[in-house]
Amino acid sequence: MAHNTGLTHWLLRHAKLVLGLIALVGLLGVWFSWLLWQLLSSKEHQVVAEQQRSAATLLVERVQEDLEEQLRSFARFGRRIESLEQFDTHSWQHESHVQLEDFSSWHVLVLIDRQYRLRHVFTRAGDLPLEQAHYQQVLRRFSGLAEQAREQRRDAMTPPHLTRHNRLGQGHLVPLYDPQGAFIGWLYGGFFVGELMARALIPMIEQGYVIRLQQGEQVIFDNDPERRLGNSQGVATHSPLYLRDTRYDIWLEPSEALVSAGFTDWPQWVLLASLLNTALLMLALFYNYRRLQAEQAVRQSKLLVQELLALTGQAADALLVMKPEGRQVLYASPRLLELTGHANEAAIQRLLKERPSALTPEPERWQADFTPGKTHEFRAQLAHTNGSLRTVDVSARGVLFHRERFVLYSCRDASQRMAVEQALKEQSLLDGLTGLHNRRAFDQAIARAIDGLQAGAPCTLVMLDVDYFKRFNDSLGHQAGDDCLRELGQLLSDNTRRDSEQAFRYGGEEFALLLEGDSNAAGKAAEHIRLALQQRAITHPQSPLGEVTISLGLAEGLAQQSAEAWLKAADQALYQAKQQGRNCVVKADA
Ligand SMILES: Nc1nc2c(ncn2[C@@H]2O[C@H](COP(=O)(O)OP(=O)(O)OP(=O)(O)O)[C@@H](O)[C@H]2O)c(=O)[nH]1
Repeated sequence: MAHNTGLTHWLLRHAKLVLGLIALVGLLGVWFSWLLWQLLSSKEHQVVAEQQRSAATLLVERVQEDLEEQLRSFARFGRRIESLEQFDTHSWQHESHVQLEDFSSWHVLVLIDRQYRLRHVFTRAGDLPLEQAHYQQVLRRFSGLAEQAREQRRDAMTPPHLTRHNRLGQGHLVPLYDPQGAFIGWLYGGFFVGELMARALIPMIEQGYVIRLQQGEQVIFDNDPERRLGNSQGVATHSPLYLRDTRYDIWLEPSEALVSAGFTDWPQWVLLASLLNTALLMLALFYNYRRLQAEQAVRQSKLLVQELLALTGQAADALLVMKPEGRQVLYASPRLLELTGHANEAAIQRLLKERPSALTPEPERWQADFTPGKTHEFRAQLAHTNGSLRTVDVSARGVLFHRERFVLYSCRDASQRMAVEQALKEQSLLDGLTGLHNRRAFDQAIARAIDGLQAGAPCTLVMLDVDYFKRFNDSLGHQAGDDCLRELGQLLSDNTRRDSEQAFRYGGEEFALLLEGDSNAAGKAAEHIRLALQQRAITHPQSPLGEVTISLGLAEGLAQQSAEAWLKAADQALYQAKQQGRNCVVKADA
Protein backbone atom coordinates (compact mmCIF):
# COMPACT_ATOMS: atom_id res chain seq x y z
CA MET A 1 0.00 0.00 0.00
CA ALA A 2 2.91 2.27 -0.74
CA HIS A 3 0.78 4.68 -2.74
CA ASN A 4 -1.42 5.14 0.30
CA THR A 5 1.37 5.97 2.69
CA GLY A 6 1.47 9.66 1.83
CA LEU A 7 -2.30 10.04 2.18
CA THR A 8 -2.36 8.03 5.41
CA HIS A 9 0.44 10.15 6.78
CA TRP A 10 -1.42 13.32 5.87
CA LEU A 11 -4.66 12.02 7.38
CA LEU A 12 -2.95 11.10 10.62
CA ARG A 13 -1.20 14.43 10.89
CA HIS A 14 -4.41 16.41 10.47
CA ALA A 15 -6.67 14.58 12.89
CA LYS A 16 -8.79 17.63 13.74
CA LEU A 17 -9.29 18.49 10.11
CA VAL A 18 -10.19 14.90 9.24
CA LEU A 19 -12.68 14.67 12.11
CA GLY A 20 -14.10 18.01 10.98
CA LEU A 21 -14.42 16.66 7.44
CA ILE A 22 -16.18 13.57 8.73
CA ALA A 23 -18.57 15.83 10.64
CA LEU A 24 -19.05 17.89 7.46
CA VAL A 25 -19.83 14.73 5.51
CA GLY A 26 -22.42 13.96 8.18
CA LEU A 27 -23.93 17.44 7.93
CA LEU A 28 -24.00 17.24 4.14
CA GLY A 29 -25.65 13.84 4.42
CA VAL A 30 -28.32 15.23 6.73
CA TRP A 31 -28.81 18.25 4.45
CA PHE A 32 -29.03 16.02 1.40
CA SER A 33 -31.51 13.73 3.17
CA TRP A 34 -33.64 16.72 4.09
CA LEU A 35 -33.46 18.04 0.52
CA LEU A 36 -34.43 14.68 -0.87
CA TRP A 37 -37.31 14.45 1.56
CA GLN A 38 -38.49 17.94 0.61
CA LEU A 39 -38.28 17.09 -3.06
CA LEU A 40 -40.16 13.84 -2.68
CA SER A 41 -42.75 15.40 -0.38
CA SER A 42 -43.44 18.28 -2.76
CA LYS A 43 -43.54 15.89 -5.70
CA GLU A 44 -45.99 13.74 -3.85
CA HIS A 45 -47.92 16.83 -2.83
CA GLN A 46 -48.16 17.83 -6.48
CA VAL A 47 -49.35 14.38 -7.44
CA VAL A 48 -51.91 14.33 -4.64
CA ALA A 49 -53.06 17.86 -5.54
CA GLU A 50 -53.38 16.80 -9.17
CA GLN A 51 -55.34 13.71 -8.16
CA GLN A 52 -57.58 15.75 -5.90
CA ARG A 53 -58.17 18.38 -8.55
CA SER A 54 -59.10 15.87 -11.20
CA ALA A 55 -61.31 14.05 -8.68
CA ALA A 56 -62.98 17.35 -7.79
CA THR A 57 -63.40 18.33 -11.44
CA LEU A 58 -64.96 14.93 -12.08
CA LEU A 59 -67.33 15.44 -9.19
CA VAL A 60 -68.32 18.91 -10.41
CA GLU A 61 -68.83 17.49 -13.89
CA ARG A 62 -71.09 14.83 -12.42
CA VAL A 63 -73.11 17.45 -10.54
CA GLN A 64 -73.32 19.50 -13.71
CA GLU A 65 -74.43 16.39 -15.56
CA ASP A 66 -76.99 15.66 -12.87
CA LEU A 67 -78.40 19.19 -13.08
CA GLU A 68 -78.45 19.06 -16.86
CA GLU A 69 -80.31 15.77 -16.65
CA GLN A 70 -82.88 17.36 -14.35
CA LEU A 71 -83.40 20.16 -16.85
CA ARG A 72 -83.57 17.71 -19.76
CA SER A 73 -86.01 15.62 -17.81
CA PHE A 74 -88.14 18.69 -17.22
CA ALA A 75 -88.06 19.44 -20.93
CA ARG A 76 -89.12 15.85 -21.58
CA PHE A 77 -92.00 16.40 -19.20
CA GLY A 78 -92.99 19.34 -21.41
CA ARG A 79 -92.85 17.10 -24.48
CA ARG A 80 -95.07 14.61 -22.70
CA ILE A 81 -97.64 17.28 -21.88
CA GLU A 82 -97.59 18.44 -25.50
CA SER A 83 -98.47 14.96 -26.63
CA LEU A 84 -101.44 14.56 -24.33
CA GLU A 85 -104.73 15.01 -26.20
CA GLN A 86 -106.89 15.36 -23.18
CA PHE A 87 -105.22 17.45 -20.62
CA ASP A 88 -107.66 17.95 -17.83
CA THR A 89 -106.99 18.91 -14.24
CA HIS A 90 -106.90 15.35 -13.11
CA SER A 91 -104.20 14.32 -15.63
CA TRP A 92 -102.20 17.41 -14.74
CA GLN A 93 -102.33 16.62 -11.08
CA HIS A 94 -101.27 13.09 -11.75
CA GLU A 95 -98.43 13.92 -14.13
CA SER A 96 -97.16 16.77 -11.94
CA HIS A 97 -97.17 14.59 -8.94
CA VAL A 98 -95.18 11.92 -10.75
CA GLN A 99 -92.75 14.50 -12.11
CA LEU A 100 -92.09 16.16 -8.77
CA GLU A 101 -91.47 12.87 -7.08
CA ASP A 102 -88.27 12.54 -9.04
CA PHE A 103 -87.28 16.18 -8.48
CA SER A 104 -87.67 16.88 -4.84
CA SER A 105 -86.19 20.39 -4.96
CA TRP A 106 -88.75 21.59 -7.48
CA HIS A 107 -91.64 23.14 -5.67
CA VAL A 108 -94.02 24.35 -8.33
CA LEU A 109 -95.19 23.39 -11.82
CA VAL A 110 -97.31 25.77 -13.87
CA LEU A 111 -98.91 25.35 -17.26
CA ILE A 112 -99.45 28.67 -19.03
CA ASP A 113 -101.37 29.42 -22.18
CA ARG A 114 -100.40 31.80 -24.92
CA GLN A 115 -102.05 34.71 -23.13
CA TYR A 116 -100.09 34.07 -19.98
CA ARG A 117 -103.06 32.67 -18.18
CA LEU A 118 -102.38 30.01 -15.72
CA ARG A 119 -104.08 26.88 -16.92
CA HIS A 120 -102.87 24.57 -14.16
CA VAL A 121 -100.74 25.09 -11.10
CA PHE A 122 -99.27 22.31 -9.02
CA THR A 123 -97.55 23.41 -5.90
CA ARG A 124 -95.84 21.41 -3.24
CA ALA A 125 -96.54 23.81 -0.42
CA GLY A 126 -98.62 26.84 0.26
CA ASP A 127 -102.02 28.11 -0.53
CA LEU A 128 -102.97 27.47 -4.16
CA PRO A 129 -104.81 30.74 -4.87
CA LEU A 130 -101.92 32.68 -3.39
CA GLU A 131 -99.46 30.67 -5.47
CA GLN A 132 -101.52 31.28 -8.55
CA ALA A 133 -101.55 35.01 -7.95
CA HIS A 134 -97.83 35.02 -7.32
CA TYR A 135 -96.96 33.06 -10.42
CA GLN A 136 -99.23 35.20 -12.55
CA GLN A 137 -96.97 38.09 -11.60
CA VAL A 138 -93.76 36.11 -11.98
CA LEU A 139 -94.68 35.02 -15.47
CA ARG A 140 -95.56 38.48 -16.50
CA ARG A 141 -92.16 39.57 -15.21
CA PHE A 142 -90.45 36.97 -17.37
CA SER A 143 -92.74 37.36 -20.40
CA GLY A 144 -89.85 38.65 -22.48
CA LEU A 145 -87.84 35.58 -21.72
CA ALA A 146 -90.86 33.40 -22.43
CA GLU A 147 -91.41 35.03 -25.81
CA GLN A 148 -87.77 34.57 -26.65
CA ALA A 149 -88.00 30.90 -25.75
CA ARG A 150 -91.09 30.52 -27.89
CA GLU A 151 -89.42 32.15 -30.87
CA GLN A 152 -86.25 30.14 -30.53
CA ARG A 153 -88.19 26.98 -29.73
CA ARG A 154 -85.90 26.16 -26.85
CA ASP A 155 -86.36 26.13 -23.14
CA ALA A 156 -85.04 28.99 -21.03
CA MET A 157 -84.01 29.58 -17.45
CA THR A 158 -85.11 32.64 -15.51
CA PRO A 159 -82.38 34.53 -13.64
CA PRO A 160 -82.15 33.78 -9.92
CA HIS A 161 -84.74 35.70 -7.95
CA LEU A 162 -86.23 35.82 -4.49
CA THR A 163 -89.28 33.63 -4.27
CA ARG A 164 -92.42 34.29 -2.31
CA HIS A 165 -90.83 32.12 0.40
CA ASN A 166 -87.94 34.56 0.57
CA ARG A 167 -85.54 32.00 -0.84
CA LEU A 168 -83.43 32.15 -3.97
CA GLY A 169 -85.19 30.42 -6.78
CA GLN A 170 -85.07 29.93 -10.51
CA GLY A 171 -87.65 28.91 -13.03
CA HIS A 172 -87.39 26.72 -16.08
CA LEU A 173 -89.58 27.71 -19.03
CA VAL A 174 -90.32 25.15 -21.70
CA PRO A 175 -92.33 26.35 -24.78
CA LEU A 176 -95.00 23.83 -25.80
CA TYR A 177 -96.23 23.05 -29.32
CA ASP A 178 -99.05 20.85 -30.52
CA PRO A 179 -98.36 17.97 -32.89
CA GLN A 180 -98.95 20.31 -35.81
CA GLY A 181 -96.32 22.62 -34.55
CA ALA A 182 -98.64 25.33 -33.34
CA PHE A 183 -97.55 27.05 -30.14
CA ILE A 184 -99.65 26.05 -27.14
CA GLY A 185 -98.08 27.80 -24.18
CA TRP A 186 -95.33 27.21 -21.63
CA LEU A 187 -94.53 24.80 -18.93
CA TYR A 188 -92.91 26.54 -16.00
CA GLY A 189 -91.03 24.67 -13.25
CA GLY A 190 -89.81 26.55 -10.19
CA PHE A 191 -87.15 25.31 -7.84
CA PHE A 192 -85.18 26.57 -4.83
CA VAL A 193 -81.58 26.89 -5.98
CA GLY A 194 -80.09 26.12 -2.55
CA GLU A 195 -82.07 22.93 -2.19
CA LEU A 196 -81.43 21.81 -5.72
CA MET A 197 -77.74 22.35 -5.37
CA ALA A 198 -77.52 20.85 -1.90
CA ARG A 199 -79.08 17.64 -3.14
CA ALA A 200 -76.78 17.58 -6.13
CA LEU A 201 -73.78 18.13 -3.88
CA ILE A 202 -74.63 15.36 -1.39
CA PRO A 203 -72.20 12.84 -2.97
CA MET A 204 -69.39 15.37 -2.63
CA ILE A 205 -70.22 16.10 1.01
CA GLU A 206 -70.34 12.41 1.72
CA GLN A 207 -66.89 12.03 0.23
CA GLY A 208 -65.60 14.59 2.70
CA TYR A 209 -65.38 17.77 0.71
CA VAL A 210 -65.82 21.24 2.10
CA ILE A 211 -67.99 23.07 -0.40
CA ARG A 212 -69.00 26.64 -0.96
CA LEU A 213 -71.38 27.59 -3.71
CA GLN A 214 -71.94 31.17 -4.74
CA GLN A 215 -73.99 33.00 -7.25
CA GLY A 216 -72.05 36.18 -7.76
CA GLU A 217 -71.36 37.41 -4.26
CA GLN A 218 -74.27 35.58 -2.72
CA VAL A 219 -73.41 32.42 -0.86
CA ILE A 220 -75.97 29.75 -1.65
CA PHE A 221 -74.45 26.79 0.01
CA ASP A 222 -71.61 26.37 2.45
CA ASN A 223 -71.00 23.28 4.55
CA ASP A 224 -68.13 24.95 6.35
CA PRO A 225 -69.51 28.29 7.45
CA GLU A 226 -66.93 28.57 10.21
CA ARG A 227 -64.20 28.60 7.57
CA ARG A 228 -62.25 25.65 8.81
CA LEU A 229 -60.65 25.42 5.42
CA GLY A 230 -56.93 25.12 5.07
CA ASN A 231 -56.55 21.51 6.07
CA SER A 232 -56.22 20.34 2.54
CA GLN A 233 -52.54 21.36 2.34
CA GLY A 234 -53.33 23.81 -0.44
CA VAL A 235 -55.40 21.39 -2.50
CA ALA A 236 -58.54 23.32 -3.43
CA THR A 237 -60.39 23.83 -6.67
CA HIS A 238 -62.71 26.41 -8.04
CA SER A 239 -65.07 25.53 -10.87
CA PRO A 240 -68.03 27.19 -12.55
CA LEU A 241 -71.36 25.41 -12.53
CA TYR A 242 -74.03 26.35 -15.02
CA LEU A 243 -77.78 26.14 -14.96
CA ARG A 244 -78.25 26.96 -18.61
CA ASP A 245 -76.91 30.54 -18.77
CA THR A 246 -76.72 31.16 -15.05
CA ARG A 247 -73.24 30.77 -13.69
CA TYR A 248 -72.60 29.52 -10.20
CA ASP A 249 -69.16 29.22 -8.63
CA ILE A 250 -68.20 26.20 -6.62
CA TRP A 251 -65.17 25.98 -4.33
CA LEU A 252 -64.16 22.49 -3.36
CA GLU A 253 -61.66 21.61 -0.75
CA PRO A 254 -61.02 18.01 0.24
CA SER A 255 -60.98 17.28 3.95
CA GLU A 256 -57.72 16.56 5.78
CA ALA A 257 -58.57 12.86 5.93
CA LEU A 258 -59.25 12.78 2.21
CA VAL A 259 -55.97 14.47 1.40
CA SER A 260 -53.96 12.44 3.91
CA ALA A 261 -55.30 9.25 2.37
CA GLY A 262 -53.61 10.32 -0.84
CA PHE A 263 -50.21 10.66 0.77
CA THR A 264 -47.87 7.74 1.33
CA ASP A 265 -45.18 7.23 3.95
CA TRP A 266 -42.39 6.58 1.55
CA PRO A 267 -40.83 10.10 1.55
CA GLN A 268 -40.40 9.61 5.31
CA TRP A 269 -38.94 6.17 4.75
CA VAL A 270 -36.56 7.58 2.15
CA LEU A 271 -35.60 10.29 4.64
CA LEU A 272 -35.02 7.70 7.35
CA ALA A 273 -33.01 5.47 5.04
CA SER A 274 -30.95 8.41 3.86
CA LEU A 275 -30.27 9.55 7.44
CA LEU A 276 -29.38 5.98 8.40
CA ASN A 277 -27.09 5.80 5.43
CA THR A 278 -25.41 9.02 6.50
CA ALA A 279 -25.03 7.76 10.06
CA LEU A 280 -23.52 4.49 8.81
CA LEU A 281 -21.18 6.33 6.48
CA MET A 282 -20.04 8.57 9.33
CA LEU A 283 -19.60 5.60 11.61
CA ALA A 284 -17.59 3.74 8.99
CA LEU A 285 -15.40 6.77 8.34
CA PHE A 286 -14.94 7.45 12.03
CA TYR A 287 -14.28 3.82 12.88
CA ASN A 288 -11.74 3.44 10.08
CA TYR A 289 -10.01 6.62 11.06
CA ARG A 290 -9.79 5.56 14.71
CA ARG A 291 -8.42 2.21 13.55
CA LEU A 292 -5.84 3.99 11.43
CA GLN A 293 -4.89 6.09 14.45
CA ALA A 294 -4.68 3.00 16.66
CA GLU A 295 -2.50 1.20 14.12
CA GLN A 296 -0.26 4.20 13.90
CA ALA A 297 -0.05 4.35 17.70
CA VAL A 298 0.94 0.68 17.78
CA ARG A 299 3.56 1.28 15.07
CA GLN A 300 5.00 4.20 17.01
CA SER A 301 4.97 2.27 20.26
CA LYS A 302 6.78 -0.59 18.59
CA LEU A 303 9.40 1.77 17.25
CA LEU A 304 9.80 3.28 20.70
CA VAL A 305 10.02 -0.12 22.31
CA GLN A 306 12.59 -1.21 19.76
CA GLU A 307 14.65 1.89 20.41
CA LEU A 308 14.30 1.32 24.12
CA LEU A 309 15.27 -2.30 23.78
CA ALA A 310 18.23 -1.35 21.66
CA LEU A 311 19.37 0.79 24.58
CA THR A 312 19.11 -2.18 26.90
CA GLY A 313 21.80 -3.80 24.79
CA GLN A 314 24.21 -1.57 26.65
CA ALA A 315 22.81 -2.48 30.06
CA ALA A 316 24.42 -4.97 32.39
CA ASP A 317 21.21 -6.96 32.61
CA ALA A 318 20.41 -9.46 29.90
CA LEU A 319 16.91 -9.02 28.53
CA LEU A 320 14.52 -11.43 26.90
CA VAL A 321 11.07 -10.40 25.65
CA MET A 322 8.67 -13.13 24.66
CA LYS A 323 5.02 -14.03 24.38
CA PRO A 324 3.78 -16.15 27.27
CA GLU A 325 1.99 -18.50 24.90
CA GLY A 326 4.18 -20.62 22.68
CA ARG A 327 7.38 -19.07 24.04
CA GLN A 328 7.81 -16.86 21.04
CA VAL A 329 10.95 -14.80 21.47
CA LEU A 330 10.53 -11.21 20.39
CA TYR A 331 13.80 -9.82 21.57
CA ALA A 332 17.03 -11.07 23.11
CA SER A 333 19.47 -8.42 24.20
CA PRO A 334 23.17 -8.61 23.24
CA ARG A 335 24.05 -9.25 26.89
CA LEU A 336 21.87 -12.37 26.92
CA LEU A 337 23.54 -13.59 23.74
CA GLU A 338 26.88 -12.96 25.44
CA LEU A 339 25.88 -14.88 28.59
CA THR A 340 24.58 -17.87 26.63
CA GLY A 341 27.07 -17.82 23.78
CA HIS A 342 24.32 -17.80 21.15
CA ALA A 343 24.57 -15.79 17.97
CA ASN A 344 21.07 -14.35 17.65
CA GLU A 345 17.43 -14.34 18.76
CA ALA A 346 16.57 -17.21 16.47
CA ALA A 347 19.06 -19.42 18.33
CA ILE A 348 17.49 -18.46 21.68
CA GLN A 349 14.09 -19.16 20.18
CA ARG A 350 15.21 -22.66 19.12
CA LEU A 351 16.73 -23.27 22.53
CA LEU A 352 13.52 -22.29 24.31
CA LYS A 353 11.48 -24.60 22.13
CA GLU A 354 13.79 -27.57 21.99
CA ARG A 355 15.82 -27.45 25.17
CA PRO A 356 14.43 -24.96 27.71
CA SER A 357 16.47 -26.67 30.42
CA ALA A 358 19.54 -25.08 28.83
CA LEU A 359 18.24 -21.76 30.04
CA THR A 360 17.07 -22.99 33.40
CA PRO A 361 16.97 -26.36 35.12
CA GLU A 362 13.32 -25.63 36.00
CA PRO A 363 11.79 -24.62 32.68
CA GLU A 364 8.30 -24.62 34.17
CA ARG A 365 9.30 -21.54 36.14
CA TRP A 366 9.61 -19.72 32.85
CA GLN A 367 5.98 -20.52 32.24
CA ALA A 368 4.63 -19.27 35.53
CA ASP A 369 1.46 -17.24 35.80
CA PHE A 370 2.31 -14.03 34.01
CA THR A 371 -0.69 -11.98 34.95
CA PRO A 372 0.24 -8.50 33.79
CA GLY A 373 1.97 -6.64 36.56
CA LYS A 374 2.99 -9.81 38.37
CA THR A 375 6.72 -10.35 38.88
CA HIS A 376 8.55 -13.59 39.63
CA GLU A 377 12.08 -13.52 40.92
CA PHE A 378 14.19 -16.63 41.02
CA ARG A 379 17.70 -17.87 40.61
CA ALA A 380 18.47 -20.04 37.61
CA GLN A 381 21.40 -21.70 35.88
CA LEU A 382 22.18 -20.36 32.47
CA ALA A 383 24.05 -22.74 30.20
CA HIS A 384 26.69 -21.35 27.87
CA THR A 385 27.33 -22.98 24.53
CA ASN A 386 30.83 -23.81 25.83
CA GLY A 387 29.25 -26.12 28.44
CA SER A 388 29.73 -23.88 31.49
CA LEU A 389 26.86 -22.95 33.77
CA ARG A 390 26.33 -19.49 35.14
CA THR A 391 24.03 -18.68 38.01
CA VAL A 392 21.73 -15.80 37.18
CA ASP A 393 19.09 -13.88 39.04
CA VAL A 394 15.96 -13.75 36.91
CA SER A 395 13.18 -11.24 37.22
CA ALA A 396 10.23 -12.23 35.04
CA ARG A 397 7.35 -9.80 34.70
CA GLY A 398 4.07 -10.04 32.86
CA VAL A 399 3.31 -6.94 30.81
CA LEU A 400 0.20 -5.83 28.98
CA PHE A 401 1.11 -3.73 25.96
CA HIS A 402 -1.54 -2.64 23.49
CA ARG A 403 -3.82 -5.42 24.68
CA GLU A 404 -1.12 -8.01 24.09
CA ARG A 405 0.60 -9.93 26.83
CA PHE A 406 4.35 -10.15 26.98
CA VAL A 407 6.85 -11.51 29.42
CA LEU A 408 9.96 -9.50 30.16
CA TYR A 409 12.87 -11.49 31.54
CA SER A 410 15.84 -9.69 32.86
CA CYS A 411 18.79 -11.87 33.89
CA ARG A 412 21.76 -10.73 35.88
CA ASP A 413 24.92 -12.69 36.57
CA ALA A 414 24.50 -13.78 40.19
CA SER A 415 28.04 -15.00 40.95
CA GLN A 416 29.21 -11.72 42.44
CA ARG A 417 26.06 -11.31 44.43
CA MET A 418 26.23 -14.89 45.62
CA ALA A 419 29.82 -14.33 46.81
CA VAL A 420 28.75 -11.27 48.74
CA GLU A 421 25.77 -13.11 50.17
CA GLN A 422 27.99 -16.01 51.19
CA ALA A 423 30.49 -13.67 52.81
CA LEU A 424 27.74 -11.91 54.69
CA LYS A 425 26.30 -15.18 55.78
CA GLU A 426 29.63 -16.39 57.07
CA GLN A 427 30.26 -13.05 58.70
CA SER A 428 27.06 -13.32 60.61
CA LEU A 429 28.19 -16.60 62.12
CA LEU A 430 31.63 -15.38 63.30
CA ASP A 431 32.66 -13.64 66.45
CA GLY A 432 34.27 -10.32 65.69
CA LEU A 433 36.85 -10.45 68.52
CA THR A 434 38.19 -13.96 68.38
CA GLY A 435 37.33 -15.01 64.81
CA LEU A 436 35.70 -18.15 66.21
CA HIS A 437 32.12 -19.09 65.35
CA ASN A 438 29.67 -17.17 67.47
CA ARG A 439 26.71 -18.04 69.61
CA ARG A 440 24.36 -18.14 66.55
CA ALA A 441 26.65 -20.63 64.84
CA PHE A 442 26.78 -22.59 68.11
CA ASP A 443 22.95 -22.79 68.26
CA GLN A 444 22.86 -24.20 64.71
CA ALA A 445 25.75 -26.57 65.41
CA ILE A 446 24.24 -27.98 68.63
CA ALA A 447 20.95 -28.57 66.75
CA ARG A 448 22.88 -30.50 64.09
CA ALA A 449 24.76 -32.40 66.82
CA ILE A 450 21.48 -33.43 68.43
CA ASP A 451 20.35 -34.74 65.00
CA GLY A 452 23.64 -36.65 64.86
CA LEU A 453 23.11 -38.06 68.36
CA GLN A 454 19.74 -39.38 67.27
CA ALA A 455 21.42 -40.95 64.27
CA GLY A 456 23.88 -42.67 66.63
CA ALA A 457 26.89 -40.34 66.27
CA PRO A 458 28.23 -39.48 69.78
CA CYS A 459 29.21 -35.92 70.56
CA THR A 460 30.45 -34.12 73.66
CA LEU A 461 29.87 -30.52 74.62
CA VAL A 462 32.66 -28.71 76.47
CA MET A 463 31.98 -25.37 78.18
CA LEU A 464 35.07 -23.45 79.27
CA ASP A 465 35.52 -20.18 81.09
CA VAL A 466 38.57 -18.00 81.88
CA ASP A 467 39.38 -18.07 85.58
CA TYR A 468 39.33 -14.79 87.47
CA PHE A 469 38.89 -12.85 84.28
CA LYS A 470 37.25 -9.93 86.03
CA ARG A 471 40.40 -9.50 88.04
CA PHE A 472 42.45 -9.75 84.82
CA ASN A 473 40.48 -6.92 83.32
CA ASP A 474 40.63 -4.95 86.50
CA SER A 475 44.36 -5.27 86.86
CA LEU A 476 45.53 -5.08 83.21
CA GLY A 477 42.70 -3.21 81.58
CA HIS A 478 39.91 -4.17 79.19
CA GLN A 479 42.13 -4.01 76.12
CA ALA A 480 44.48 -6.56 77.59
CA GLY A 481 41.38 -8.64 78.41
CA ASP A 482 40.40 -8.50 74.74
CA ASP A 483 43.91 -9.55 73.70
CA CYS A 484 43.75 -12.41 76.13
CA LEU A 485 40.39 -13.58 74.75
CA ARG A 486 41.74 -13.26 71.19
CA GLU A 487 44.75 -15.41 72.09
CA LEU A 488 42.55 -18.00 73.75
CA GLY A 489 40.37 -18.01 70.63
CA GLN A 490 43.41 -18.65 68.47
CA LEU A 491 44.48 -21.47 70.78
CA LEU A 492 41.08 -23.10 70.57
CA SER A 493 41.05 -22.71 66.83
CA ASP A 494 44.50 -24.25 66.56
CA ASN A 495 43.51 -27.18 68.73
CA THR A 496 40.27 -28.17 67.05
CA ARG A 497 40.04 -30.19 63.81
CA ARG A 498 37.69 -28.45 61.54
CA ASP A 499 35.43 -31.26 60.47
CA SER A 500 34.88 -33.08 63.78
CA GLU A 501 35.76 -30.45 66.42
CA GLN A 502 34.29 -27.01 66.51
CA ALA A 503 35.07 -24.14 68.83
CA PHE A 504 32.67 -21.28 69.60
CA ARG A 505 32.75 -18.10 71.63
CA TYR A 506 29.64 -18.69 73.68
CA GLY A 507 29.57 -15.20 75.20
CA GLY A 508 31.89 -12.94 77.21
CA GLU A 509 34.83 -14.95 78.46
CA GLU A 510 32.94 -18.23 78.04
CA PHE A 511 33.67 -20.64 75.14
CA ALA A 512 32.14 -23.90 73.92
CA LEU A 513 33.55 -26.88 72.07
CA LEU A 514 31.53 -29.52 70.24
CA LEU A 515 33.71 -32.57 69.89
CA GLU A 516 32.69 -35.67 68.00
CA GLY A 517 33.09 -38.78 70.15
CA ASP A 518 32.33 -39.74 73.69
CA SER A 519 33.26 -37.89 76.90
CA ASN A 520 36.49 -39.85 77.34
CA ALA A 521 37.93 -38.64 74.05
CA ALA A 522 36.54 -35.20 74.70
CA GLY A 523 38.05 -35.18 78.21
CA LYS A 524 41.44 -35.79 76.71
CA ALA A 525 41.03 -33.07 74.17
CA ALA A 526 39.83 -30.68 76.87
CA GLU A 527 42.76 -31.48 79.07
CA HIS A 528 45.03 -30.96 76.10
CA ILE A 529 43.63 -27.51 75.56
CA ARG A 530 43.89 -26.61 79.23
CA LEU A 531 47.54 -27.57 79.22
CA ALA A 532 48.21 -25.81 75.94
CA LEU A 533 46.99 -22.57 77.49
CA GLN A 534 48.98 -23.11 80.58
CA GLN A 535 52.03 -23.55 78.41
CA ARG A 536 51.43 -20.18 76.90
CA ALA A 537 51.92 -18.79 80.40
CA ILE A 538 49.93 -15.57 79.90
CA THR A 539 50.55 -13.47 82.97
CA HIS A 540 47.61 -12.94 85.28
CA PRO A 541 48.69 -10.75 88.19
CA GLN A 542 45.55 -11.39 90.18
CA SER A 543 45.34 -15.15 89.75
CA PRO A 544 46.69 -17.39 92.54
CA LEU A 545 48.69 -19.19 89.82
CA GLY A 546 49.98 -15.97 88.28
CA GLU A 547 48.93 -17.11 84.79
CA VAL A 548 45.72 -17.20 82.78
CA THR A 549 43.96 -20.54 83.23
CA ILE A 550 40.67 -21.98 82.19
CA SER A 551 38.11 -24.26 83.81
CA LEU A 552 36.29 -26.80 81.62
CA GLY A 553 33.08 -28.76 82.15
CA LEU A 554 32.02 -31.39 79.70
CA ALA A 555 28.88 -33.41 79.08
CA GLU A 556 28.39 -36.15 76.56
CA GLY A 557 25.16 -35.72 74.57
CA LEU A 558 22.33 -38.11 75.16
CA ALA A 559 19.78 -39.22 72.59
CA GLN A 560 16.41 -37.52 73.07
CA GLN A 561 18.10 -34.73 75.03
CA SER A 562 17.24 -31.13 74.41
CA ALA A 563 19.91 -28.52 73.71
CA GLU A 564 19.00 -26.74 76.97
CA ALA A 565 19.42 -29.89 79.04
CA TRP A 566 22.73 -30.66 77.37
CA LEU A 567 23.98 -27.13 77.99
CA LYS A 568 22.83 -27.24 81.57
CA ALA A 569 24.74 -30.48 82.19
CA ALA A 570 27.95 -29.01 80.72
CA ASP A 571 27.44 -25.77 82.68
CA GLN A 572 27.05 -27.70 85.90
CA ALA A 573 30.30 -29.57 85.19
CA LEU A 574 32.00 -26.22 84.57
CA TYR A 575 30.59 -24.92 87.80
CA GLN A 576 32.02 -27.91 89.57
CA ALA A 577 35.42 -27.26 87.95
CA LYS A 578 35.27 -23.74 89.35
CA GLN A 579 34.26 -25.15 92.70
CA GLN A 580 37.14 -27.59 92.65
CA GLY A 581 39.62 -24.70 92.45
CA ARG A 582 39.57 -23.88 88.74
CA ASN A 583 42.14 -24.78 86.06
CA CYS A 584 40.70 -28.27 85.71
CA VAL A 585 38.40 -30.42 83.59
CA VAL A 586 35.26 -31.88 85.14
CA LYS A 587 32.96 -34.38 83.47
CA ALA A 588 29.23 -34.22 84.11
CA ASP A 589 27.72 -37.12 85.88
CA ALA A 590 26.54 -39.73 83.49
N1 LIG B 1 38.07 -7.46 78.25
C1 LIG B 1 36.92 -8.14 78.12
N2 LIG B 1 36.30 -8.50 79.24
C2 LIG B 1 35.17 -9.24 79.16
C3 LIG B 1 34.63 -9.55 77.92
N3 LIG B 1 33.49 -10.25 78.12
C4 LIG B 1 33.31 -10.40 79.47
N4 LIG B 1 34.35 -9.80 80.11
C5 LIG B 1 34.54 -9.70 81.50
O1 LIG B 1 34.70 -10.97 82.08
C6 LIG B 1 34.40 -10.88 83.42
C7 LIG B 1 33.75 -12.08 83.97
O2 LIG B 1 33.68 -12.01 85.36
P1 LIG B 1 32.94 -13.07 86.27
O3 LIG B 1 31.72 -13.55 85.62
O4 LIG B 1 32.77 -12.43 87.62
O5 LIG B 1 33.92 -14.23 86.41
P2 LIG B 1 35.45 -14.36 86.73
O6 LIG B 1 35.98 -13.07 87.22
O7 LIG B 1 36.17 -14.89 85.51
O8 LIG B 1 35.45 -15.38 87.88
P3 LIG B 1 35.30 -16.93 87.75
O9 LIG B 1 34.68 -17.21 86.46
O10 LIG B 1 34.52 -17.33 88.94
O11 LIG B 1 36.71 -17.49 87.78
C8 LIG B 1 33.64 -9.60 83.64
O12 LIG B 1 34.40 -8.65 84.41
C9 LIG B 1 33.43 -9.09 82.22
O13 LIG B 1 33.49 -7.71 82.18
C10 LIG B 1 35.28 -9.08 76.74
O14 LIG B 1 34.90 -9.30 75.64
N5 LIG B 1 36.47 -8.40 76.94
